[in-house]
Amino acid sequence: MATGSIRVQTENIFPVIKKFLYSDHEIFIRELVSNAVDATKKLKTLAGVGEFNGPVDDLKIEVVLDAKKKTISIIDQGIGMTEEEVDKYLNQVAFSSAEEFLEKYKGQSEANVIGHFGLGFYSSFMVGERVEVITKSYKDTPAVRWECDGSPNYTLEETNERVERGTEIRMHVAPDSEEFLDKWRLQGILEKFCKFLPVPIYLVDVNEEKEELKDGEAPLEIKPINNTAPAWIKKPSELSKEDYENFYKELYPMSETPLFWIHLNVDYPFNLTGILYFPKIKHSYEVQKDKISLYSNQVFVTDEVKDIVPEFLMLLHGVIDSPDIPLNVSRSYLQGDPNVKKINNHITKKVADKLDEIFRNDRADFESKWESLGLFVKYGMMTDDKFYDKAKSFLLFEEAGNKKFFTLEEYKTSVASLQVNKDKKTVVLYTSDEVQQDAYIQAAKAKGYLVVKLNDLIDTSWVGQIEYKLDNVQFVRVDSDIADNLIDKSETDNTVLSETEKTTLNDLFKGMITKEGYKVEVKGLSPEAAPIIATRPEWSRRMKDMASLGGGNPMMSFYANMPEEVNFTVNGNHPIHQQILHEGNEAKQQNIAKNLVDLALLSQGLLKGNELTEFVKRSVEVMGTKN
Ligand SMILES: Nc1ncnc2c1ncn2[C@@H]1O[C@H](COP(=O)(O)OP(=O)(O)OP(=O)(O)O)[C@@H](O)[C@H]1O
Repeated sequence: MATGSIRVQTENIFPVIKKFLYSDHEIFIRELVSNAVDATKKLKTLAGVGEFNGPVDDLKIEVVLDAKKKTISIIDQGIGMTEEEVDKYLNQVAFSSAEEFLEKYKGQSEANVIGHFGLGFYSSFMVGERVEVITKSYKDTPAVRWECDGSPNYTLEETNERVERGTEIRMHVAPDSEEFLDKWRLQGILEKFCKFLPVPIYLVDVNEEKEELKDGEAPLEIKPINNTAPAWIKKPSELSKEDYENFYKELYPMSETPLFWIHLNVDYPFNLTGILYFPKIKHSYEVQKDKISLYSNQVFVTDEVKDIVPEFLMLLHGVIDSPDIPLNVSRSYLQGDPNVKKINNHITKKVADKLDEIFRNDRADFESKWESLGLFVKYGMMTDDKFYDKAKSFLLFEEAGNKKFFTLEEYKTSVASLQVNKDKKTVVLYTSDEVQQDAYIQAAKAKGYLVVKLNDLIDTSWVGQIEYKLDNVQFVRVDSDIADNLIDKSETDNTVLSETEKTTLNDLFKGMITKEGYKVEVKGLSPEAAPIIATRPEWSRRMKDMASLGGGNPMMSFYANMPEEVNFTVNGNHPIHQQILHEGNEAKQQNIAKNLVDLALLSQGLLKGNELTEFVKRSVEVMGTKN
């Protein structure tokens, strides 16, 4: 038997490993099972080139739990190691890389490191107070047993404990790691990290009681915990629509069928595969981020893909697999990594191209998905200039009250004669709430205007940003002014009222519209238009909307505290004003006028509480008063 001492330069490595990675001990499974997979793959490669002649088709990995003996073993049927190899790889190579790793991260905060590295074989000491390696090489040499109890001393000897080729890593679990002796906990970790590894992995609980089989009953088939051939590693041509949808279900069992997907497959200048799914979303507040998982050669690495995937695509779901993303480095390094930047750009381009392709090849399908897609597209346009450039051509506007869609160019063409203002800008009229703003939509439609829906939470900020980026387009909400003024402030005022009548009406309404921010103006509109129209000027309303989205910006809280601005346009041409002017009963005159003001507020959704109660009471009175 050989005994020896692992070369220790600075300090005893094992307590450091334990302490350093305190919160993330579970990754020992990832490290050890990955090693077992590598050893299995190596054997297959050797078989491929004729250096190994045995069968390699049914190789498996077992994770064996013995809670009574307090051991967890990872057993593979891979290439195994000879005595010299154990000495070389475990005593020297593995140790020095673990040591190098610790040197590198000494003094850094744990958060920077955890989950982004590979500590390799020595991560077994995160849970094991004693670790045994029993291994037999494919080279037909005797099996050997290496053992180390966490001190720098180890033993290495021949053994007859193993007759078959392969390696067992047996951890004698330390008292503070006994949580891993729980079968469900262990299964959970295996499913998290190893769910898509390419070699079948079985979890075996040696203490589990076998159910007695009744006569003729077949034993339950034991299934591996992993899917060895996940969809993303296959060629798109081999996969059907069902295959993609089933894989999505495998990833997110509770989710609805996705809208569509993008299969990524890049081998130059970096390696990247994956499938990104567009989920069905109705409202932006339903969106869940952090649904993309990052893998490296089918090993799960993290759900935090913030630096790898562009911000707006964090709304997508799916899997990205790249051995080229440096996993062994800290977060801040990742942000500056040129490969990461390239991957980020590539994903953006792929997504934009795919959207463009569906838009061009199947516009009806694209339109039917716009409700969910619109959110990605708009978010992308706001946050990513490259995406913005491409998205301009497939951005859609849906007409209010009509399932008809327009691209920006199409909108411009169809409103060319009517909705261009004096600065030659196309005025995009929009509604944020079709029901609430119905009267205004109807008024705009009556003038031949095309009103589109911009009713998502994101639209409030999107409108402002896009208007700034796009030349020659101005967005105006349909209730921001009377229909006559929506496109241009035309100052024509053909009212049937005499100057005195105008002044009388003006004074009457000013007397009752006294709130700060409220303004009154008597004008001549069409006799069919409402007697008084309340509008909320675009700019101040937008500021208030933005402020209500929060953000803590002092300028925004300034706007939030500003009084609500409402303009009341009294339509001098409406016949009811003649009735008001000639009403001899002053109380009745006041009541009718007040009701008209309240009706205007009501159509803006601004009549609430006590004022609304008063309005209802007064209306009954007005109706009941005998002439
Ligand atoms: N199950 C195994 N079967 C055969 N050889 C193994 C096994 N586990 C580890 N080894 C050998 O020990 C070496 C060191 O392992 P270790 O996990 O520390 O590093 P690595 O796998 O090379 O790199 P990393 O884990 O950081 O990706 C491996 O390169 C391999 O040669």
